Amino acid sequence: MAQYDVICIGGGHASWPVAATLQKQGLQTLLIANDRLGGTCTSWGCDPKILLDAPFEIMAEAARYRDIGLEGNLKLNWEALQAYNRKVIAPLPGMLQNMIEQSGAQIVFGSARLTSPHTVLVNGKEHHAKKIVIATGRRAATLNIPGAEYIRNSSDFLYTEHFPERIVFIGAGIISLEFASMAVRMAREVVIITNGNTILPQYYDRYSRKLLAQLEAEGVKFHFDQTLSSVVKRDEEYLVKTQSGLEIKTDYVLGASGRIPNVEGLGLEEAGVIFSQRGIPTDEQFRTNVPHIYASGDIRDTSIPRLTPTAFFEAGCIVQHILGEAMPMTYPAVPNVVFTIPRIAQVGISQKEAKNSDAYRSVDIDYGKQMLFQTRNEKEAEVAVVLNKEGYLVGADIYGDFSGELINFLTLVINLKLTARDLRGMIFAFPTHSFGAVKFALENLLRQE
Ligand SMILES: Cc1cc2nc3c(=O)[nH]c(=O)nc-3n(C[C@H](O)[C@H](O)[C@H](O)COP(=O)(O)OP(=O)(O)OC[C@H]3O[C@@H](n4cnc5c(N)ncnc54)[C@H](O)[C@@H]3O)c2cc1C
Ligand SMILES: NC(=O)c1ccc[n+]([C@@H]2O[C@H](COP(=O)([O-])OP(=O)(O)OC[C@H]3O[C@@H](n4cnc5c(N)ncnc54)[C@H](O)[C@@H]3O)[C@@H](O)[C@H]2O)c1
Repeated sequence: MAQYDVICIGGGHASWPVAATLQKQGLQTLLIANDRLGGTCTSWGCDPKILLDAPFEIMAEAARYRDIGLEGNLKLNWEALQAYNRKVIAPLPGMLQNMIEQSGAQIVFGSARLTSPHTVLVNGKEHHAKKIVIATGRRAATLNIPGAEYIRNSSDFLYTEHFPERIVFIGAGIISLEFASMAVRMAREVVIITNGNTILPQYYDRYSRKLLAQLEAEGVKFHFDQTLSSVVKRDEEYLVKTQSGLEIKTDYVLGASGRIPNVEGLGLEEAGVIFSQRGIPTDEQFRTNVPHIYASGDIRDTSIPRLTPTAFFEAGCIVQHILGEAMPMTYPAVPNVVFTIPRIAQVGISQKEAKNSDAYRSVDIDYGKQMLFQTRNEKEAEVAVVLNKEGYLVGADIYGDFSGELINFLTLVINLKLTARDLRGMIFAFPTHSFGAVKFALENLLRQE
């Protein structure tokens, strides 16, 4: 039986950095992946999503200059965009494979199963390891209703050859809303059906409401508090039915009703690893209840956002722990962005928490209207900041196109505990969002000395 110091199960960003880094440090590592290297992010998530989103964002931006300089309408050729998507994304797993192999780590493609606390079976061969990292990620939840086989998931959508004329999204969460922001600029009819009574409840309610109003104004139809009962195929179209009697004809049904952990068939019972349908719980060192078995990334049962940067962070912590180095006991502030058009971003203490506690002060900064020349005419752009009693920034929310970049800057201000004096001592490029929207305002709000 082959012997390893560490076996990492899963080819995503919560896993491969552990195998590659530890191998470079002189340990013998094996990476087992049953799909493309880079996992969900590289082939089925962030990367193709943001590639496809870019021209839609440009279209939305261009529309803001209609009647004030720009003439004519931009038209998107989805087939050409898809060809570009495949061309750019397809080589990425191979590039990653070369990089991992250069570290000296072994890679085996196949589905891994633990047969004991120290052994992993793949392709009929057993391998022994002193330590094991489980990073098998999540997959789209499926609905148990008649016609569920007609419901496509996010991976299908990201590579769909021809954009449907009519599309129904099941769920009003991050995935549905990001894709609906594209769909409303392509399809004739975009409908969102959800069992909830709102969109994005985990974000600042003011911004969720603004986004809802924006999408409705663009033509997206929302149906709240609906329980799906069936999807029926009739010739070339589908009939989506709910328990309350709603019936919608469509060309494409996309299910995005949450993501569930890949815990089945992994042999967790044989290895004695505790898990549930929420995932695998760990301690602060990312160890499961079996101390030499770690869990990393989306597979974890945690309240920390399940994102690519948190997957990388956790992989880095596991490396440090295995090498016996000091590792952070807590997460830094975790920024996250919903890539709708416009974006919504959040980091640190939420507005809900801030508004319900005397420990915080929150301030809305309506910078879009004041800085039209800097925000490319985006009147709706806003920032809301949360300050603690000492005057340090501890949270922020952003609504607007540039949220992704601005939230990173605000995360830096939070993590480094910057004061007004720190910001005044720095020169920022101008005219920019970070200067006009944030530096300027924060200099008056942050702790002064
Ligand atoms: C549509 C979409 C868009 C997203 N957009 C963003 C975004 O903009 N920003 C962001 O930060 N995050 C985004 N995410 C989330 C991000 O992709 C995940 O948080 C990240 O990929 C988690 O990494 P991971 O390694 O834990 O899991 P994964 O990337 O899912 O990797 C796990 C891998 O393990 C494999 N596996 C499962 N079981 C086994 C087994 N038994 N043996 C071997 N291999 C196995 C799986 O096939 C998979 O390849 C998005 C996700 C989706 C679905
Ligand atoms: N920008 C990003 O960072 C990003 C982007 C996409 C995906 N992701 C990852 O994917 C996850 C989001 O996935 P998601 O959008 O599928 O889940 P979600 O939890 O964000 O939303 C699920 C939605 O489906 C609804 N729903 C649940 N069951 C339903 C049912 N039976 N019928 C109708 N509606 C139902 C919920 O009310 C909710 O509106 C994130 O947590 C993250 O891990 C991140």
